[in-house]
Amino acid sequence: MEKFDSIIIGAGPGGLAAAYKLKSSGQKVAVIENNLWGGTCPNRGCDPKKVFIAGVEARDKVLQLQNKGFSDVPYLNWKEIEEFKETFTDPVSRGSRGGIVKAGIMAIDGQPKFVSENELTVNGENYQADHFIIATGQRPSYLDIPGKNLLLSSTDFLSLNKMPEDITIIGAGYIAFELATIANATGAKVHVVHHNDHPLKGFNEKYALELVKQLENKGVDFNFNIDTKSIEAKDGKYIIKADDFELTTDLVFGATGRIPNVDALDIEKANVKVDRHGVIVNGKLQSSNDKIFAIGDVVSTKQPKLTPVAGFEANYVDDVILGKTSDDIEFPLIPTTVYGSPKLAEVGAKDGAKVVDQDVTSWFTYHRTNEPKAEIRIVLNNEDQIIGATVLSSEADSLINLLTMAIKDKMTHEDVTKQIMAYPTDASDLEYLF
Ligand SMILES: Cc1cc2nc3c(=O)[nH]c(=O)nc-3n(C[C@H](O)[C@H](O)[C@H](O)COP(=O)(O)OP(=O)(O)OC[C@H]3O[C@@H](n4cnc5c(N)ncnc54)[C@H](O)[C@@H]3O)c2cc1C
Ligand SMILES: NC(=O)c1ccc[n+]([C@@H]2O[C@H](COP(=O)([O-])OP(=O)(O)OC[C@H]3O[C@@H](n4cnc5c(N)ncnc54)[C@H](O)[C@@H]3O)[C@@H](O)[C@H]2O)c1
Repeated sequence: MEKFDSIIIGAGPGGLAAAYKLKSSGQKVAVIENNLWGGTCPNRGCDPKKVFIAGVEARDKVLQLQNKGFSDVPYLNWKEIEEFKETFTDPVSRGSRGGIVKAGIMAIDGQPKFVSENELTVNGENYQADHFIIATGQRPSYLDIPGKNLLLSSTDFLSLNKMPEDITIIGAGYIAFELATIANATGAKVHVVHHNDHPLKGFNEKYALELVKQLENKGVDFNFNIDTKSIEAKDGKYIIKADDFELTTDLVFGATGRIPNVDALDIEKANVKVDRHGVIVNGKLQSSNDKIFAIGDVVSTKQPKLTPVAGFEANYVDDVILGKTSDDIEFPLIPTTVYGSPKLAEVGAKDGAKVVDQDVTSWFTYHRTNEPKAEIRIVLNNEDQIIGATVLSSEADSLINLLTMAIKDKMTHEDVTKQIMAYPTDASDLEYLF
């Protein structure tokens, strides 16, 4: 039986970051992966999604400048961009595994199962470690309805050979909006079916509804307060049924949330407690077995399940294992972005002593590209410092990072006016936003 200082289960952004740092600090480390090395983000999440979004952005710019320099507005060619996407995703697993091996970390392919509090078995071999880090992420959850086997996932979407003429997405969270935005740019008819009338729950409601309106203007069909009861296959099509609702479509995607990958690990044999959101942890990301930590999407905490959060937690847990900290984890501000058309981004406090909410569509930055809608909401505290922001625009993903830094630096209007930003950019508008 081989013994390690640390064994990491799951080779996604969280697990890999944890492994490299422990190894470079002199530990004997192993990583176990049961699928694609690199995990969700580069194989079937953020990165392939954002390659498609590059196509959406290009089309949007041309669409906005129709009769202002462009006459034709092409649709996104699915086959070509999907093949371009594969140039990013195809090398990921081999490259990620290769990097681990090169760093002197043991790479194990297989399905680990705990046999005790400090030992697991993979492919018939047993391994012990002083510490384990569970970083197994999440997988799509499917509605438990008749016909659920007909539902496809975001992973299926990102690898479709052909985009059909008509698709339906059930759910109205991050994934639903992003897939709807991409499919819409290919010319497909897109329906979104959602069980209540709160899309993108957690985001400022007015801004979320404005994004719905913008996508509706592009032809996306939103159906709110529809609780899908069943899906049937008929004559090569799919029929979605709910009370007083029926929709026939070419493919149905479920985007109703994700569930933690904890069930295959025989985790109870290691005395690790879980709930339906994942591994239950304390402020040090330790599970009920204090030698076993959990990071990233698989953790049952309120933090948004995002790649940079997984990396941050990996770095922190390594410091705990290496004895560099005994403080509880403290998260910095976490900006979140929906890569829609336009993009919707938010950070920090949702309300404060003062809120400046401006429609900036006519400002030069957005008028230049003839954006249909740009709106920015800045939240301030009693000392006039920025404490929160919501941005809806094609530039929202970069502007939100700038605003995150401004919040971190507790910037006031006066502080902003003392900066010189490249002009004309969304950053040079900053002093006029509040
Ligand atoms: C469609 C989509 C788009 C996204 N877009 C963004 C975005 O734009 N920005 C952003 O920040 N985040 C985005 N995310 C979220 C992001 O992908 C995750 O937050 C991130 O990948 C979490 O990293 P992780 O290491 O915790 O888990 P994962 O990346 O899921 O990695 C977990 C790894 O563990 C492996 N594993 C699972 N079970 C076992 C087991 N039993 N034994 C061994 N190995 C196992 C998995 O195969 C996987 O490789 C997106 C997610 C999806 C699905
Ligand atoms: N841009 C990004 O950062 C990004 C992009 C994609 C995914 N992600 C991550 O992946 C996670 C999962 O994304 P997601 O969109 O699957 O989850 P989500 O939690 O964002 O959205 C799930 C949606 O499904 C809805 N839903 C639940 N039950 C339903 C039902 N019976 N019928 C219809 N709708 C129902 C919920 O109300 C919610 O709107 C996100 O929370 C996020 O952490 C991030």
